[in-house]
Amino acid sequence: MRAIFLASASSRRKELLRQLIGNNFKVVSSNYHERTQPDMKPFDFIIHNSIEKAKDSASMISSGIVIAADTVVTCDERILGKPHTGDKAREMLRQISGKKVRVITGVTVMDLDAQRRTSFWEKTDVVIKQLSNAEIEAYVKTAEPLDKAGAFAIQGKGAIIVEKIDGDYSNVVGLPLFKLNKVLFDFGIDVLQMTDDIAGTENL
Ligand SMILES: Cc1cn([C@H]2C[C@H](O)[C@@H](COP(=O)(O)OP(=O)(O)OP(=O)(O)O)O2)c(=O)[nH]c1=O
Repeated sequence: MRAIFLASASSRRKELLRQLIGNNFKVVSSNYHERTQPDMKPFDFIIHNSIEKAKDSASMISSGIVIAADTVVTCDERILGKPHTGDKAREMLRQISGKKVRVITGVTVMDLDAQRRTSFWEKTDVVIKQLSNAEIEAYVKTAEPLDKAGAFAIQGKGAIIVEKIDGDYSNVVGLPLFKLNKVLFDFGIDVLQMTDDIAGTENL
């Protein structure tokens, strides 16, 4: 079986990839730090970051397939990354309140043996409810928004501020599984044929 590596420190991405291929991969976190470049178009930006993350992790291994991703939120033509601080999170939440925002994830899959690389992106529109100051304060206090692009986590308490979405849910959490599966298949990985040690399969 081909060795598969996830170039990510994100536990969310790990869980999402696990959903597709069980425990048949290793994490080789990239040390690449994405820089927000306001002049760059969002799609160029996330693709660029996913390529750099993939390359960085690939430099630590010699063989196999590397998967890397980068997620941002766009609102009013602006790129929103991770807020990191409470003040920034408040500012972002005020900005996205009552609006339709777009979550975009760029993904790069790299085959080190065939020396082949593919990048793609996925977008999901998310409608955020109108937020009161009290709600923003209480949500920032949970610390959940700090390391999430756009200052919310749909898979966490942030679910209560998401009115509806249009698109792939897994893309919002950080790894678009529908499109990723197609690319993996193209790279010779059939997720439905992969066996893993997830409990319960022994009775099938
Ligand atoms: C909008 C949204 C983003 N996010 C997360 C996905 C990403 O992990 C994060 C955006 O940061 P990224 O820079 O894409 O990823 P990361 O730093 O967490 O991990 P790595 O670079 O090592 O792969 O925001 C959620 O978890 N839920 C959401 O609803």
